[in-house]
Amino acid sequence: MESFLASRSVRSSFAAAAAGSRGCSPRPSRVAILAGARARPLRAGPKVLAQDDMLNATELVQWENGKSVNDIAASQGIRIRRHCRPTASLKEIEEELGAPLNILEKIIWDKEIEVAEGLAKKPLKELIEAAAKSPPTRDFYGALEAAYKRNGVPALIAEVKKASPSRGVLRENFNPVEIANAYEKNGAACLSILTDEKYFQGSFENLEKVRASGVKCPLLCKEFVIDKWQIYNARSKGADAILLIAAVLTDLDMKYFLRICKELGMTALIEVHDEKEMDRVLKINGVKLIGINNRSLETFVVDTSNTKMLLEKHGDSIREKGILVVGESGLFTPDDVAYVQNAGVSAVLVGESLVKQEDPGRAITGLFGKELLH
Ligand SMILES: O=C(O)c1ccccc1NCC(=O)[C@H](O)[C@H](O)COP(=O)(O)O
Repeated sequence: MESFLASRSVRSSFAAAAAGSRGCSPRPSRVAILAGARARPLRAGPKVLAQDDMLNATELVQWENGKSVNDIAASQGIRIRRHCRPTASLKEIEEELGAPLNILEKIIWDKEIEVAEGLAKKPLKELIEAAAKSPPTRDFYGALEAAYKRNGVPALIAEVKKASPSRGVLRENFNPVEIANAYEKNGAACLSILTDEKYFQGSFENLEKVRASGVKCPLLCKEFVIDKWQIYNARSKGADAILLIAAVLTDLDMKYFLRICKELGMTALIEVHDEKEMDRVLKINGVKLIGINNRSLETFVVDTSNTKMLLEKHGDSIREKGILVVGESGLFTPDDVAYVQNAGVSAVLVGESLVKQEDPGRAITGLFGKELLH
């Protein structure tokens, strides 16, 4: 039985998407996929999926009513716009939408072109097959939960990060495999590998190399996901988890991508920055891991009290749902870690303060004020 996600209708929608500029008007292909999915039981691998947990009638109606991608996103409070014109020049895109409003929008506009190019080189079908042949995923969520219990401090997701748009190059002498091994030896529960090349000087090659190096920690593919092609790509290169950013993705896309992650055995780390995003994400079934980013991806302002504020408001409902929270960005000292732990996080995602040290592995002890056990 052909999996739903590998079905011909899904593949042809991608061929259509890759074929050319369609603006951001409603995408009949996606409507067709969803409408088709309603009409018959969905199959993902051996399981028959319930129709209603895949789809939301209101959202289907929105597509059918002729709203554009950007209209739908804006109606959910998403400020990042999509150009949906992967073959157009930047000049043509800017004639239509004006200049990107902030760095995140710029990253996403570039990502749309990058994904279309990737898709043209490696069709979805190939990646689905490659992902199916990859070694099984490691339990990202389980590793965080176990490390938190073991150490009594937030589990560490240590980030392999060479550069960033806000800080420029963080480490000149950058060997991703050495850094990953040092992190693991010094008690990191999981690793985050930046794969964006243009803005972070990361790569999928780094992800593959770290996976192949014998590192046992589960790996997060730190990408700007806008398309399911990227999730299959990440899995085929050894990722166990992937980042989904609520500031970029509509509710329907988050649900759809979560579904794909589930089918692939991957964990989705859903990132929020503000209250509106937290509200949206808490309404989505199946969310197990939420990252609260202390850095605004639009302005770069870092403020750890963001984690505290969001958890004061939403902590009860998060605990009721058994969701694990990751405090992300701007953590430099044991006091910073204690502050977000007291706010209610069970894990932290840390890049700069580790990777900038001469010995990024030993920097872990400095960050937590004690050694972490494996
Ligand atoms: O780090 C940035 O400058 C950045 C800019 C735009 C979008 C995303 C960005 N960073 C991604 C992250 O969330 C961080 O890499 C991660 O949380 C670790 O942060 P830090 O410990 O402050 O390096």
